[in-house]
Amino acid sequence: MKDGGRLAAAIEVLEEIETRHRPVQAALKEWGTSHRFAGSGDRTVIGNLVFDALRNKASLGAHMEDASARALVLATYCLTWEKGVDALTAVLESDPHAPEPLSGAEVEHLSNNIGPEPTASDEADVPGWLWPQFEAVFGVDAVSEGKALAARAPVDLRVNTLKSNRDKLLKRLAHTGAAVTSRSPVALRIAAKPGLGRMPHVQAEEGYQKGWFELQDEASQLAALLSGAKPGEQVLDFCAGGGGKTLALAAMMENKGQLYASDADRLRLAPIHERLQRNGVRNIQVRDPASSDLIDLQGQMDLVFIDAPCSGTGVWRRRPDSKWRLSEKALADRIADQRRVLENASTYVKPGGRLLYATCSVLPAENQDQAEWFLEAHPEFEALSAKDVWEGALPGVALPKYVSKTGGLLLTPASTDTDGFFVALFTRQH
Ligand SMILES: C[S@@+](CC[C@H](N)C(=O)[O-])C[C@H]1O[C@@H](n2cnc3c(N)ncnc32)[C@H](O)[C@@H]1O
Repeated sequence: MKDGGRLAAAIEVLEEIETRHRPVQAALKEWGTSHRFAGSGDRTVIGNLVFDALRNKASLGAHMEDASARALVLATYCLTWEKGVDALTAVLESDPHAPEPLSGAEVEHLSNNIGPEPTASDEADVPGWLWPQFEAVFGVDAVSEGKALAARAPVDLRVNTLKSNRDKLLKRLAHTGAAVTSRSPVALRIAAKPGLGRMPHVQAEEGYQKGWFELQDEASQLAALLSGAKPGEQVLDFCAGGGGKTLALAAMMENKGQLYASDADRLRLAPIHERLQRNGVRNIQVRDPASSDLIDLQGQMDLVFIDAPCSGTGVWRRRPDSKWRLSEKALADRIADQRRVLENASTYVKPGGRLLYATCSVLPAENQDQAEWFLEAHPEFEALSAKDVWEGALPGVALPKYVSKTGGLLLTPASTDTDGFFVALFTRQH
């Protein structure tokens, strides 16, 4: 396929996503299945166009004064990918499979800034109804934080120290361009590629199959490291899901002590078994909610880790469609879930033990507001100093910029070059 056909395909897929509310990956896969002539290079470019158009939907829509799939895809190619109007015109006019040539108005909009001044939320590519929360948490940096959440994300790997080490993996993955990062001592990063660039398929690597590394954003790795999980401890991963944090906690515990993984949703928990095996984790009990409970663990845990259900605003780089789908009702539901989880999970912490609350959100309503609510409702818990926790877990690494009153830490793409992630730690007094 030439770029003209790829642009037409991206417009078709984006229309499908917008009008039929299809998840991006499903819509792309479906298009690939029904267009078998398209090669993997074509599918990569079409996927990149669709994802970038969604990431920058508000700013491109405002620039074009048109938020149609066609306007967004053409603006992505011409402006975000910096191909320019002449190249786009040539592509549209030379390929019979390309979309219609540019109209005069489109040429005008793509060549100049002729629309009205965009609102700050449009410029930042943040839904307008969430803008007050962005301003509350980021202040004058709200636009740059929003823009960073609209950029492409790197692929981060966590070295599984139960089976390998960073130096060894760095050599084995040299052909992927993987490099060390500045915060997590067990992270490797493959930088995001611009425009048509294609990321390596690291799950096809021998090292992945052998459990030497996992895919995990650096922020998520840091959340596990900040928990201070140690060999010999009793640790409960209360919202274990597919086990991303569980595996990181297990590596920190060096297979010593006891790790329990549970989740309210047994289907989400199901993939954990294969991952635990591949990673060589032996000190684990997976508690399937259908066949067991956690009663015997009440008041017994040195550490309870809550990777709470949340809006996912911190991972918009990876799931840009979720940015525009999030509703006020869904956010309110997640906030209620988080309180239920905090109430329940905290009962398993022993006196002197730790409770870690984390979300992949940047919204204060899900982060510091929840930490404050919890502390108010549970005077038996007290917040640990974020500075002390950070310096204890990551000596010599600069303290992040956003540290809340209640000891919470917020990581963001603009400030720490990671996904957005919030972590707060509490300790039980009695
Ligand atoms: C952010 S995801 C967890 C991701 C996982 N820890 C990982 O690293 O791969 C949040 C999880 O919380 C679970 N959850 C939601 N409500 C819950 C509840 N009331 N009790 C326990 N788990 C719950 C969801 O099923 C979901 O798997």
